[in-house]
Amino acid sequence: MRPLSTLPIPPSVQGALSRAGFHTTDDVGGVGAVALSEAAGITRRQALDVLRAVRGKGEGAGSGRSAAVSLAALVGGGTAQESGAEEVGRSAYALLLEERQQVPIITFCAEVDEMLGGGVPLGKVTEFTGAPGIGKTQLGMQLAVDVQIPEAFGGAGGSAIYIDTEGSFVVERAVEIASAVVSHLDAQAAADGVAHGLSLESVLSSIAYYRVHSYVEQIALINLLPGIVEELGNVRLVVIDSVAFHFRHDFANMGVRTRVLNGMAQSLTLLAEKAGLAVVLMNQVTTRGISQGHAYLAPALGESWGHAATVRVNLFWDNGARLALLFKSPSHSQGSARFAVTVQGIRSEPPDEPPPGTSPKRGNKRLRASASTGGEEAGASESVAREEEAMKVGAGATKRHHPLK
Ligand SMILES: Nc1ncnc2c1ncn2[C@@H]1O[C@H](COP(=O)(O)OP(=O)(O)OP(=O)(O)O)[C@@H](O)[C@H]1O
Repeated sequence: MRPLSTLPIPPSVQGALSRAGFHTTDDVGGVGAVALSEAAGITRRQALDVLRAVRGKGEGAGSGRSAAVSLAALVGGGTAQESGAEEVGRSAYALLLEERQQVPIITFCAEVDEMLGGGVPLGKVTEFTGAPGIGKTQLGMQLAVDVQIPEAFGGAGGSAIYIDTEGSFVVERAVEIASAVVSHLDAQAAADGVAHGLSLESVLSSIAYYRVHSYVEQIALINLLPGIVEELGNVRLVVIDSVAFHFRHDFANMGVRTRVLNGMAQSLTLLAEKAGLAVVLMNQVTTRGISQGHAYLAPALGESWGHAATVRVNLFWDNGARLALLFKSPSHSQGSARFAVTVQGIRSEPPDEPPPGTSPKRGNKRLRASASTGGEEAGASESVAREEEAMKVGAGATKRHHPLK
């Protein structure tokens, strides 16, 4: 038996548990996530995290309960644990409830968030591809900060793991981005009369940074991630910037490379699902050819890698502005959104000043559903053409109140 206060449980959740009469690991033993969530007035996700922390650290050897407890068992309470079942089926309704409780990670660009259905989704692998300098690292750092925005302020209230394969993470830049978010929350907290509890130091402390120098190190780290995530507690985001770097330069045998990449993709998908966190992969683009004056670009790592991420977004330049194009999503239609990289970090692109009597040219656009059923690389190769189509379609700007504004 251990006091809950000795486990890696956020203070706000500790408070809620204490008020509901849960003080030790024994108090929550045998309680399912649903019951705990209702009894303590915390979210289902927070209840799952508490149970994971309790089962990972608090159970003595004599308890007779296996240290490995499946997500399904945690959701269901004691029965599945007693039977030792690792996987049980869940209803679509249970999945729906779980998804609704997963707050996406905002990018701080309202238009990109809207395109993604609120932000970068938890529980899934999302890939951003783009040319050097388009802003992939900026976006990765922004997400690593934004994931920490407390739930009361519309955030995911978690921490981040940042895996840097290229050495492009610059801590001074992270300080700029984090300072801007903390200042934003300060202003909002002052207006709402609610404390947010973040500081520059706490934000930087909640980004676990790993620098990997080879694909061997990268694979080893990814294999260790489930344990690291459990150890750190409350991780809601893993960024790999970039996923391709060592695999493009260090591999001679392409067959072996494909098998290794498939294994890595499976591990990351499983981690995202089981730990309920967002995996964000930054990927480079390669030129696939030139036709009719257009350079056709495709994400690096080949066709089979196209299945690795559930959501894929292409970032590219469009008439001097940055554009994000959603071209693979299981739940949202294709779309595009402009974004900017400012001193403060990722932000909305300021609207054009239209000449008097004309309508603005720039805005968030929804694309027509494409009839193309080609492979992912083909889809990526067509993204430039689809973007041109989007410019023609010009469905007009869609407006949404950003959660942080
Ligand atoms: N402090 C800042 N203020 C404004 N813009 C900035 C600032 N820092 C970086 N940028 C912008 O971000 C760009 C670099 O973006 P980033 O490093 O994210 O590119 P990337 O897509 O990761 O490229 P690569 O593939 O080479 O790593 C710069 O060219 C600049 O336009």
